[in-house]
Amino acid sequence: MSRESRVLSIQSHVVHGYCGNKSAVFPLQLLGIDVDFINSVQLSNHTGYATIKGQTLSENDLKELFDGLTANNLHTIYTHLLTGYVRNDDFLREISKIIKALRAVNPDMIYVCDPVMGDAGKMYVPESLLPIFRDEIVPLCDICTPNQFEVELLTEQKINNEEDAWKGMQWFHEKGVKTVVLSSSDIGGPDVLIALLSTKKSSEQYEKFKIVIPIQGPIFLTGTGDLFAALFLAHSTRLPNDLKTAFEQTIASVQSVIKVTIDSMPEEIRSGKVKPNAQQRELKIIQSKKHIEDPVIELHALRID
Ligand SMILES: Nc1ncnc2c1ncn2[C@@H]1O[C@H](COP(=O)(O)OP(=O)(O)O)[C@@H](O)[C@H]1O
Ligand SMILES: Cc1ncc(COP(=O)(O)O)c(C=O)c1O
Repeated sequence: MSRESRVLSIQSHVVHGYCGNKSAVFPLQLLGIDVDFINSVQLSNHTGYATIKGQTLSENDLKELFDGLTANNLHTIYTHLLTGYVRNDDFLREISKIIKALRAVNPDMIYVCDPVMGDAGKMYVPESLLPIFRDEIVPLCDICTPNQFEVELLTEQKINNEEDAWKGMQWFHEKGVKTVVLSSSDIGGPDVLIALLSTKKSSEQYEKFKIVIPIQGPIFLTGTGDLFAALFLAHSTRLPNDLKTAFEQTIASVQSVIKVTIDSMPEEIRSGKVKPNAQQRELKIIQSKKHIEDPVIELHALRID
């Protein structure tokens, strides 16, 4: 890493709870990476709660903020752009203008995109975002960290097995994405999640890795994907030529945060007797501070030839 990393993160903000910038900024800072962040929305809480109140930043608001940065020549300081949850079409199109403006002053700027659109078969952003991600955003990514559902949405292909998953990831490479990380998939059976990484080394050469992740608790958590994307940005920046280790460290930290979160829940939830409410499912990011730096869980990546 030649120059000091500094990330511009454009994601959601929630007053209560952890997802979007609340899941990303503190972990990046903990790992020594400075983050300037823009909140695409400011919501009371994430969309898994019964009630959500708050505001959505318009594309004009986003442009005004970025114009402020450029007026002070601050747009030249960013080594990375990280984007996540957005809620409107023109805001997403404004992000593509920002990517180009950042690259105009720093051609080596790395764009990490978590194409946040939904999970478990359900979209939680407007469907109109999908073609913009597919045609205008993904082709600009250096690193993309979709979950299984987001790969299926973008490629319009279901993933039923590992072969389908690698095929879906190849779609990203054909769009020009160097590194794709499938943060999780259900292709390994009921007790595990499978995470896959594919990175293009040259026109014909790829490196592919797979991590089998035991599912922790009978619990669906929110904010894990944003945490995953931020941690992968940090570890892949520190280890640009060893993405196997960066992948392992990312998963280990996420799993450690999940372990701390589940361990903090009452026994009746941990045992599956009682379903946790949205607040009980919030990630314990602050309480996991030391495990983000020094994970308690270790999982090894298998190289796939
Ligand atoms: N219950 C769980 N047990 C183990 N790992 C989990 C669990 N929930 C999420 N994760 C991990 O969190 C990471 C991100 O989750 P994922 O669902 O893929 O992202 P998103 O939140 O974007 O849908 C994945 O690597 C996945 O392994
Ligand atoms: C406001 C907000 N931001 C971000 C996310 C993405 O969360 P995850 O990291 O689980 O994909 C969600 C998901 O519900 C959300 O409601």
